Amino acid sequence: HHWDSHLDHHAVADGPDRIYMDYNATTPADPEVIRVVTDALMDAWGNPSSNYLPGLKARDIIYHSRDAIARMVGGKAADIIFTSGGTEANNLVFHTAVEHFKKSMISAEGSTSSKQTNGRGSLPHVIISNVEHDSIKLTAENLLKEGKADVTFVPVSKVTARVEVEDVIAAIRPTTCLVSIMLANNETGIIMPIKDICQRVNEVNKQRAASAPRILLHTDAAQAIGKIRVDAHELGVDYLTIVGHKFYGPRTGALFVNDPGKSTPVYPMFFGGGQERNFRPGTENTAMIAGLGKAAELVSLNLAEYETHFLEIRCYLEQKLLAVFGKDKIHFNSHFPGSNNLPNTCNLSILGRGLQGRRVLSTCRRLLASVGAACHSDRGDQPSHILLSCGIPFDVATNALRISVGRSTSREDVDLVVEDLRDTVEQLERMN
Ligand SMILES: Cc1ncc(COP(=O)(O)O)c(C=O)c1O
Ligand SMILES: O=C(O)CC[SeH]
Repeated sequence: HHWDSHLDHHAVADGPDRIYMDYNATTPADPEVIRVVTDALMDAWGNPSSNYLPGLKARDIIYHSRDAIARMVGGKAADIIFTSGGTEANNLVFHTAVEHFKKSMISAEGSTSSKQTNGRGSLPHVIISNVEHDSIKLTAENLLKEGKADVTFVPVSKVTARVEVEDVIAAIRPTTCLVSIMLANNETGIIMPIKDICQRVNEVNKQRAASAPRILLHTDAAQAIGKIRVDAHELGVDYLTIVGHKFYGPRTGALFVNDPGKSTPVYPMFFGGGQERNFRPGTENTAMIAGLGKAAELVSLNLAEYETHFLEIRCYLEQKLLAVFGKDKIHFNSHFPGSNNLPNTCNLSILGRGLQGRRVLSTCRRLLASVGAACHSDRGDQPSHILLSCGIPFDVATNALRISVGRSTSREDVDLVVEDLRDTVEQLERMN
């Protein structure tokens, strides 16, 4: 009932006039993805563990999908572990890091205890940024609250909106076992210096005492894949999160692990029938895995074209906004000197009283976008903590709009959306 009542209040007319520009929230499945998902549901419904044709057909699809996903992120097929999505993949990394710390302490001390803390009472220490997605932020906060880990939330620079390498290195302690920094932020589109961070942390690993745990390196690449080139080995990460519904794939995901169970530890969160080499058991979701593999193939084939299109459309959007509103009326919240952005993301504020982001969007007749992360859409007019963390002033952050363009977004769409924003602002300012 709650859901119905929710729809009553917030039902958004979703007519043909609406123009979707919230692709960082989610993307529609590519038609080719839908085709392979449907085909797999129809023809490859067998249990992949079964040794007869229906099972073998499913196993074959999973094999090829794993290979395509690995190639998309520069790894080997064995490096890919399928999960239900990005949230599970991120949680698996944190669970593994805590277990890795405990095992490291036991072997270092030769003690038999498997306590949460070693003889010296130390807890595993993890380092994340202060602009991570909730599936990282709340996972870390929960470990902290339950006394299972210490956490350092490294603040992004208010000059660059990026996590600075020196700040990550300065946060390292003898008990640090995980550094997890997102590759690109979902609201600002700012790209983080993951390659530099990994290089420096691995230098620390080389100099570490044998008694200290190796610092594991993870990046949540959810928002970067399908928009910029992502190569796990070039970045130097041990783990990399893959989220299908951000690159026109299905609502499923995977975790890249560099040589799982050998070079890089993986400790399962749950136990079952042995699937995914016991790293993530459960009868495989063959159809969704097929779709994820097809989406990965399309990224590997077309990324340069996608990226060029995104950049052209986003730049046109920014030019059009400036032309219509003027530079004194618009603040671009993703423009930071020296920082690189995702090509498809434009976070902006239309300055002025009564132009709160949510109020503007709920008045727009065409634009479908967001003020920030979709999973924060119930936060009223509270400005995004991510924008405030980047040093965006409160009143400017309150008026933020996150517009993220997609593969099918056209210049005509931009013209219509900017006209919609102009009419909306005029209407709201007449009401002031
Ligand atoms: C940066 C980031 N990380 C993780 C996720 C979580 O992925 P999922 O929704 O598949 O759990 C998302 C999107 O929802 C995201 O934008
Ligand atoms: O940024 C988004 O909208 C997806 C994560 Se909730």
